[in-house]
Amino acid sequence: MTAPTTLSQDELKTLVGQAALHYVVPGEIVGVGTGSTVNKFIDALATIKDSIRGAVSSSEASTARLQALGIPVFDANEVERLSVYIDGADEIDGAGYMVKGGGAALTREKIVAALAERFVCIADESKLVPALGAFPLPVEVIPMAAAQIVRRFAAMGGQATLRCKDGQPLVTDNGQHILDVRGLSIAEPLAFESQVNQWPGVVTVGVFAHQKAHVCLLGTAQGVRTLQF
Ligand SMILES: O=C[C@H](O)[C@H](O)[C@H](O)COP(=O)(O)O
Repeated sequence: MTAPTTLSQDELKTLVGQAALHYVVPGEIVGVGTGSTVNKFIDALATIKDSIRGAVSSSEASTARLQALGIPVFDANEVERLSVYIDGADEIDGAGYMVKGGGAALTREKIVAALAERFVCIADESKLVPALGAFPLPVEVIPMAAAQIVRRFAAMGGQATLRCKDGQPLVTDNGQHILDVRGLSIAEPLAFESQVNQWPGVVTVGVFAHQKAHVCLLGTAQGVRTLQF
């Protein structure tokens, strides 16, 4: 597929959202992520909704959009496996490791991704990076543990701040808080994810290494580039 060089970031998102339909298995339930790129995918999915059973959603926001478009949404507990999970990313590297959670949906995203045989990441080309770490790393935390987790990140050179919305700590779909951590170098994503996951009070760290992408549909000025990992 070719695209003129004048496509905006929004148009690139539309392009990859539509390209992701190719990975949806007819007659099945599809795993659906969260974010502005996924919103394009959901809109595209609505055009083939009669050929699928429905979706498992990773956020209240995606659930609302899916349902508004007439796509049935199943609880994750009703599903044993999914062929495919389609989601965006804040960063993705050349191995398919990602940073996610810019939209605060990282925990449910990881849960739904873990049900899927294949993770298809959809992103515009600004998300492809040589190494993870430039985007502030989202970490969902239990509020009473926030200060000690901030100190643990400081000890490894990171500056963690509490994400706020309208002057108040942002509350996730799970009733928890988000820390955004700047200044980290995530040279070994698998080891980093395992390490931070063990800290008491961490609900989910936004490094997706154990649930990495298998495919990335990257929107570029030249069209959709497919990366396989
Ligand atoms: O919590 C949000 C998710 O991880 C999103 O998939 C990620 O932030 C990318 O979102 P967008 O497509 O809006 O850039």
